[in-house]
Amino acid sequence: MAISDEWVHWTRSNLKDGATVAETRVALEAQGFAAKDIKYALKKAASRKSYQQEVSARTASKGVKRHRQANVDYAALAAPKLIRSTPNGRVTTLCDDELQLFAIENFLSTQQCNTLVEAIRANAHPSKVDGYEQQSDFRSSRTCSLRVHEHPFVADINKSIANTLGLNHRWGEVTQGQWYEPGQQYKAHPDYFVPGTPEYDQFALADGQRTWTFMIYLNKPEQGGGTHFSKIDRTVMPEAGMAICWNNLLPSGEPNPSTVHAGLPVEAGSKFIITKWFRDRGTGSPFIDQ
Ligand SMILES: O=C(O)CCC(=O)C(=O)O
Ligand SMILES: [Fe+2]
Repeated sequence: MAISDEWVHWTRSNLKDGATVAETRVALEAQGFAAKDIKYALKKAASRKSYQQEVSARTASKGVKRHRQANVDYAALAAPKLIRSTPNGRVTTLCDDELQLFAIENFLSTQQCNTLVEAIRANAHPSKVDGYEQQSDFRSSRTCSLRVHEHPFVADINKSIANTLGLNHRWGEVTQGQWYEPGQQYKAHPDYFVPGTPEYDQFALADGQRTWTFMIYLNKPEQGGGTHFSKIDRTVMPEAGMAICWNNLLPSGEPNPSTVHAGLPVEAGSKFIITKWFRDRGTGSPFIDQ
């Protein structure tokens, strides 16, 4: 069975806490579960008999292992591998005071970029923003999840991302693809979940706060489409294959408001990106040593 009892339990708690089936499905999708496993978890979570079975199993086995982990070492998270040991010249520091923001040119090859663009073209649907039910002009791009079992070539890319940051890929969300056409944008927002909001309760409390964002531009739009960090008034212009990454948290583990950013409107041509977000909870160690 590809979805554990822990996750069925999580699904039930989430529904009990007031999340809708659709929201719960999105959260499970973000964990990389296949549609059939999500359907199974939702069905099992709604069944009274399975609930009673689960309660007695839990009472019988003390100290059931939870999928949640204690907090990570946020200071270590603020010193990722790319600062410590990525070959000189590859990484450009765009900012290291108000926020930690880096760029890496030619992170992906032209061929990798083209393959990803094709996958996004074939799979993308209108974006949803956490907490916004309706499609709005706040985030008007199209998105898709690039799951490894559907797109095996993404495994190598995920590995390069995780190795560059020195983070365990299991602590990362499923890689997302985004496609903007002229006029489309993603208005100013933080990537972290804002404490006190329903999204924080739904996503961060269940599966952890977002830590690092790793975003890769797959092409260069003819005009517009930069990523604007308003608090430091810096706009990064897309270059095919270039990655940018930033730490959404401070070394204390608190969200860093200086990370607020926007995907500026594309003025001509298309813009394609992929993004991977890491969390502060996961299985195994958050860090990899290599
Ligand atoms: O499109 C961009 O440049 C930014 C995208 C973004 O901020 C996001 O997906 O969270
Ligand atoms: Fe963002």
